[in-house]
Amino acid sequence: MNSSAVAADLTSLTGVAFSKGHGTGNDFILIADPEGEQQISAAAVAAACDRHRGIGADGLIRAVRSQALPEARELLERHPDAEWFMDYRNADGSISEMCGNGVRVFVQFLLDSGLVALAPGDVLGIGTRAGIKWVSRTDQGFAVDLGPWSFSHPETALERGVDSLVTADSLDVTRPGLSISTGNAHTVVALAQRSELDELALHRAPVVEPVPENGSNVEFALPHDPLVLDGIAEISMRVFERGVGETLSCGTGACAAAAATRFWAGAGAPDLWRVNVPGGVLGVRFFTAADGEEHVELSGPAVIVAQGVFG
Ligand SMILES: N[C@@H](CCC[C@H](N)C(=O)O)C(=O)O
Repeated sequence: MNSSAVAADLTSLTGVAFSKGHGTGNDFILIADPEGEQQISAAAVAAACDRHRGIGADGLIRAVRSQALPEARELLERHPDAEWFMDYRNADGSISEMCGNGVRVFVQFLLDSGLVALAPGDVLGIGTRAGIKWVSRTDQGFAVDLGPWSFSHPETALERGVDSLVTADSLDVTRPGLSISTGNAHTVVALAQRSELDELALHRAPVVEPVPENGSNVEFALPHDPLVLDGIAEISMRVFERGVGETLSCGTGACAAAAATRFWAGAGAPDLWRVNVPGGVLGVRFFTAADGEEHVELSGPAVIVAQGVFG
């Protein structure tokens, strides 16, 4: 995008108040729009997220009351508790269903703005395009029940353990990948050595074949050796996010990487996982929820660093 186009698209946000926050280095611009009055174009999102000519961020999140958003009506009928909806956009302006780091930062933003209250031990339901997400406080920040995770191609995954091929610039051979949904699309590749993770070149999107219909976030996961220590399994991960590029962290991606590695590890792999990302550490927990399904929970910090007004 050239600088005059960025300036023009930013003008559409003039006077709009924002906060800037991050979760393990995955950073977001947050805007409160309770009555759903803001029309924020994809170009305006991209201009705001531009790291040289805008505020700079991996994504933009608009906080809208679910009842003010036609696309949230069905969710609100099923979950009248979901007062607030997280309208998430990637840095290129594209829409995503979910953002695991984003939902924690979103809740911190709602709390700081006095729009919600969340006492220790309570849960807050947040509407997203991937359904309601239940958020609670932890010592380190927040835990989010992302709901059930699933294989994108269950038959192939169960039969072959993988379902796709992934090529990144720095990998000398194409590697098998496993496609997993944690509300949004992920393809996880297992690496064998620390040097492969460190030397990954993620300046360009890895190629996934067959090409996922709506694109995919791609996670490269290195299981630690030993994988399990004191009942907690540990992996390190880097990610190329759909609609963004390489980011310092991806919450839904951390859950997908843990789910894939746990599946590959076989019976007896633990439910508790520690996922190291370039921007910090995330916790992942698998548990059987009241609906009888296996859910995945993401935990980690959420920090608001600045407030301002687009000028
Ligand atoms: N960083 C997020 C995921 C954001 C959306 C993703 N790029 C997509 O297009 O699905 C996370 O923390 O989960």
